[in-house]
Amino acid sequence: MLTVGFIGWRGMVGSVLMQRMREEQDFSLIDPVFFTTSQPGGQGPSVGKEVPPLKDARSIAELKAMDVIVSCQGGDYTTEIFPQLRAAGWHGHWIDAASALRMEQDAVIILDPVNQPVIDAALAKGGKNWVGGNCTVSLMLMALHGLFKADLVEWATSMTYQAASGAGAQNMRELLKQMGEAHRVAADLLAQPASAILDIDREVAGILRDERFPTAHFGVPLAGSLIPWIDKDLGNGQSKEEWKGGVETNKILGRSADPLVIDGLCVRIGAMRCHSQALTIKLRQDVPLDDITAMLDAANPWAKVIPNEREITMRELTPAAVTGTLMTPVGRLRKLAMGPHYLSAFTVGDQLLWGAAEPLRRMLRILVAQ
Ligand SMILES: NC(=O)C1=CN([C@@H]2O[C@H](COP(=O)(O)OP(=O)(O)OC[C@H]3O[C@@H](n4cnc5c(N)ncnc54)[C@H](OP(=O)(O)O)[C@@H]3O)[C@@H](O)[C@H]2O)C=CC1
Ligand SMILES: N[C@@H](CC(=O)OP(=O)(O)O)C(=O)O
Repeated sequence: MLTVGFIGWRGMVGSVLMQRMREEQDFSLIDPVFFTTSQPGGQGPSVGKEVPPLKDARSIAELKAMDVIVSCQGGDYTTEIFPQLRAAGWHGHWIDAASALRMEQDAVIILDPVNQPVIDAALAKGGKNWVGGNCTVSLMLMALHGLFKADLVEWATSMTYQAASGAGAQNMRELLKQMGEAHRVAADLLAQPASAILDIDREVAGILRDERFPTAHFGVPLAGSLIPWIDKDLGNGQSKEEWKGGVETNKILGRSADPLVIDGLCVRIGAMRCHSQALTIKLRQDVPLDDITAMLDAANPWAKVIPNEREITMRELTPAAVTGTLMTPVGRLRKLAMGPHYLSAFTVGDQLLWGAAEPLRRMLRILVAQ
């Protein structure tokens, strides 16, 4: 059995990973060892078998004893520890949720339903570094897999509606606090059916702009508003999140030498943990909509086409419907007025599942099966 070390297992992504591994009984296939940066000697999570006390996540000697390390601890940890571990002669598999190593030449971005051949080729060459993709990119590829598989995408723009969870657990809490504040200032007026809506609106706008509004984590209001910038400013008008859309998609698909143009705008909205994206896709050929639907539906078990009709779209193609599930539905499919090569699509996916934890869990399974 492989000895597998877990770092970051009690964080947000790590907790979802633990939950999925328990659901799929993955712990019965490995010898798990849990690490911590803060509580060595403490108790690990409940995984259905005895586990040793928590080990120090900065002990290179302890980490070196692992066949596989799965880190959900974050980029700073990876940047500090990974090079030391390799320099100390560790040859195990490193599976990581953080972006730090993603674009390194010897790292594969893992999304096996989409890029199993890329993973297999790297394994055959002795690859050891496996990194989960950016959540927005992984969710887009899961939903539109059928079009990429058929090499029908000439270019695509993705306009995103990204959830608070992508910014971290504290940001999810802050979104709820902001919602609470917005409600609090309007509560008395709301309770009176005869109150004027513009009075309610004035109260809400006032608190959104008030310096006491809780914005320590987002910096600005998200509830009752949105934030049209995610991650760093690259200085060329593009955000780092937008840059990832192009480079990571091509790396995942194994076509960095012949890249597709994927670009767009990334926007944070007040959803909890589902990212949504509206896409405009330029097709290489005028393919009938029925054929496109069939391709998307058949590409993988999680991509499901929602008919482009009002009722079902409102019911099933939303963060509220998808949250906590592994489904990556895609809908709003239609040929745009620009011509028969131009397709619209809208997708929704849970950014903590296929967007973060699930590709890591499945990579571990791939290694177990070797
Ligand atoms: N958030 C997201 O949507 C995504 C995140 N990622 C990447 O995953 C990595 C981890 O992100 P995320 O899970 O959000 O990080 P968290 O901040 O939730 O957790 C990171 C670590 O913080 C420590 N910690 C301190 N206090 C607490 C507490 N009260 N509860 C839980 N943990 C605590 C834990 O380490 P310890 O036990 O050692 O003290 C934990 O492992 C990042 O690199 C991120 O880029 C990737 C994809 C999506
Ligand atoms: N940046 C993403 C979340 C994330 O963690 O992305 P990455 O794994 O590429 O750093 C978001 O804010 O929604």
